[in-house]
Amino acid sequence: MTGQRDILITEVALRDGSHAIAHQYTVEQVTNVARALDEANVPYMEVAHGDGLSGSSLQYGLSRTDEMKLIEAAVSVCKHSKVAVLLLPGIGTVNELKEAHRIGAKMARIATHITEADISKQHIEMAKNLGMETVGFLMMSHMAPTEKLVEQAKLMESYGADVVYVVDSAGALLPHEVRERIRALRDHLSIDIGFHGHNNLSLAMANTLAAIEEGAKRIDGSVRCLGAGAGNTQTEVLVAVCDRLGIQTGVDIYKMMDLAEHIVAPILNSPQEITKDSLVLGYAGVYSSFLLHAQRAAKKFGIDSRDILVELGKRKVVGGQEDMIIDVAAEIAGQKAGAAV
Ligand SMILES: CC[C@H](O)CC(=O)C(=O)O
Ligand SMILES: [Mn+2]
Repeated sequence: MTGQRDILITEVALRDGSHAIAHQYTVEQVTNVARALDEANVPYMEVAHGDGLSGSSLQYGLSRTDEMKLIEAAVSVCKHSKVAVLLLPGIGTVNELKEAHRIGAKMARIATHITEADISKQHIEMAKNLGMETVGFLMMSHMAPTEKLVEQAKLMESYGADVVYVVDSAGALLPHEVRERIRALRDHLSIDIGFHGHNNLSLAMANTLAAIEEGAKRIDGSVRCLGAGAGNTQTEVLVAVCDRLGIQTGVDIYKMMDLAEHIVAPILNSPQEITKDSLVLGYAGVYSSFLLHAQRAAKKFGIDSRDILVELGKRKVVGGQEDMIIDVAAEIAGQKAGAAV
């Protein structure tokens, strides 16, 4: 299947989905998913540790398999699709970017907190020098007003990014907020705009459609919702909905459905759904990738994971501050013990 595409989908299950399975991807799983995505004619797929290149650590979670081996595996079976990598400056460095490029990654997505685009300069410039398609990825976009988003996106554009994404990391944005943000970026930038949603408030599809209506051309999805928290906009559903709306994705719907059903569903420990904890992520505006960390801390300290997440939301904790999850859990447990005396 070829031809015109109105939007370009990036499938993120092999990176964002890594959070949901505690970074336990095997080469065999990645090979099977990547091959099926390629056969379904998905233009881009992202492969890396959930926290991006070099994310494997005690702080973020150790990978079962070296991510470079996973990237190589995906590249080896892609005839048409391009493999993308995510890099958070400070977690990954230009060295990992160069290595990912050397083994065949074609797109670099450089991710920063919504107010910290300035730390992406070196990495965006390096990716462009390597000849990679380059995306600026502004995470936790709900935490800043639209004017700030525009300012930060313009910085990424000035560094050479080909695309800038509004990233709803917490799944906290409402459709009118997505609409306002995408429209402002369209009005102020000359490059393509993208949207990456999470389904914690069951709004990923509505938000994605709002983004597309406002002119976003790059859209992320995760097959079977295999992403952090309640997952992302479900790719196979997005393909079907776009088809009904007359929006060309170029992706084969049946092949995506078969991939979801027969290859991705068996990878999941339990089906991706909106649980009380993932709902609180969206409600309190907390990083979707904090879900499993907060659940583990709740178990360790014998407290309700929702209390941890709500407190993290109040403190406006951001990606990279995973150690705060333990601090907050210990504090809550201490307060409870004190109150019980
Ligand atoms: C920690 C990186 C994060 O998972 C990137 C992303 O997908 C998001 O912010 O939603
Ligand atoms: Mn995400």
